[in-house]
Amino acid sequence: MRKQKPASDSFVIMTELVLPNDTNTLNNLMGGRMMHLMDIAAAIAAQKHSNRIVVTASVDNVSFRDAIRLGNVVTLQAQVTRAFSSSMEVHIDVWAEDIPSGTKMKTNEAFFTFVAVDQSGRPIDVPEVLPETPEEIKLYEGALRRRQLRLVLAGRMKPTEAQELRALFELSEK
Ligand SMILES: CCCCCCCCCCCCCCCC(=O)SCCNC(=O)CCNC(=O)[C@H](O)C(C)(C)COP(=O)(O)OP(=O)(O)OC[C@H]1O[C@@H](n2cnc3c(N)ncnc32)[C@H](O)[C@@H]1OP(=O)(O)O
Repeated sequence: MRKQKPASDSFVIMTELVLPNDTNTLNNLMGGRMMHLMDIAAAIAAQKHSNRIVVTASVDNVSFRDAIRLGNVVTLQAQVTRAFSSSMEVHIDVWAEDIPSGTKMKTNEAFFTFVAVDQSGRPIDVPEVLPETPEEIKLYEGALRRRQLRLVLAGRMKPTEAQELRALFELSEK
């Protein structure tokens, strides 16, 4: 049987200050810089779960709902939701805080997929995730559907093989 690790063992919190070099001409944090921070926080979560070298395999939809301003404090929270064989889905939330005004808002949310690899870059199995809280269980249960959707979109799975995903659409038609 594969080893199990609590989802919370992979929890990562990362805090950054938005400096002038991170911004565009409107003094807003650049999207690419944000993606870079998200990639690092999510990769650390995947490393904590697997204790392996990990590579980014895919990033699901990332939308930029609200601009993050120069001088804001950005907080990224990442945690592995579920592991399959060598791949792990990581959920990440991003918050922007304006300390002088005392305001804080959630600006981004995304799912990253990382694959654990050996020294030669070959995929290697990782422990299973044990979800404990209601939120972790919800994310764990949705992870198989999201995996199937991203593998179909990446051309790595036939839509006819995506059983969980099909079941969801069949349910919503009833
Ligand atoms: C040297 C390091 C020191 C570390 C020091 C500490 C540093 C601490 C912080 C580090 C922070 C920076 C970390 C940044 C991490 C990068 O930025 S890495 C650079 C960007 N990424 C890459 O270059 C990856 C390039 N791609 C690859 O190497 C290969 O395609 C992969 C991802 C290993 C997959 O290989 P493959 O031969 O296709 O393998 P295959 O067996 O078919 O699939 C393996 C798994 O990948 C999954 N997969 C493949 N493609 C996809 C996809 N598009 N979507 C979802 N899943 C996929 C499959 O479903 C499968 O999952 P499981 O069923 O095993 O769970």
